[in-house]
Amino acid sequence: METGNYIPDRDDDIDGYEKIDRYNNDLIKSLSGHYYEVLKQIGEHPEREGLLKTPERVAKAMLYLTHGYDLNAQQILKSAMFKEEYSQMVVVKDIEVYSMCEHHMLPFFGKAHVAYIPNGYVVGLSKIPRIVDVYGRRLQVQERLTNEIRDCIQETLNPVGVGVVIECRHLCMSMRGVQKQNSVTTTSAFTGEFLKEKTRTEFLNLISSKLS
Ligand SMILES: Nc1nc2c(ncn2[C@@H]2O[C@H](COP(=O)(O)OP(=O)(O)OP(=O)(O)O)[C@@H](O)[C@H]2O)c(=O)[nH]1
Ligand SMILES: [Zn+2]
Repeated sequence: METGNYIPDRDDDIDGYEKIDRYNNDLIKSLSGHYYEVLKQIGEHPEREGLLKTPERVAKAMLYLTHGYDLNAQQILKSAMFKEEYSQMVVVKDIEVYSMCEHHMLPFFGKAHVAYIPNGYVVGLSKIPRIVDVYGRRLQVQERLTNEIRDCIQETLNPVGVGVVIECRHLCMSMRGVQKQNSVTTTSAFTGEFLKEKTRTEFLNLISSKLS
């Protein structure tokens, strides 16, 4: 369902964009109704003053947190590809990741490090964090998020290779369930030159990351 091209910067931005399917008033109203029921069923009183606008706020927030479904990552990359004879590794590191696990719909968050070796074309640097968001702002597992970013860059830009490393903390593992507050999950995905140890080591050295 990758249709739209509007990228809201904040969930407030939803106001005034009724023309975009995802943020239409009917959908916000319908979702709000469901969240009203959720509030009741968890033992709250949705009519108390502090909660009066909560169902609508949550509905808008949830639409924002999943707006990646409306975006087309390949289109975003294609919109800023430039012919350039640069053939060394390009690394964009420490890109903030915010996503939600598809099992509990709880956040996972951390950093992504993305690299590629151009093959005649480079891509506008900002587009790399943008595609991290396109796939991150959906219900995800960290492994699929990692692979989707890799595949999108490989298929669109056709570089000599792509490397993606993501490190995240999962709230479903810290505030509930196994309750491990300090565990960090690292995933990686590579293509082409990055499958060779020398290139992968160069990439891993360049990011030498520390999520504190
Ligand atoms: N592989 C993977 N697993 C994830 C991710 N996010 C959450 N999970 C896991 O998904 C699993 C779901 O397991 P279930 O046993 O069905 O769910 P649960 O009973 O709530 O599991 P606990 O979290 O262990 O209480 C858990 O082990 C989560 O830690 C992710 O991005 N990747
Ligand atoms: Zn989870």
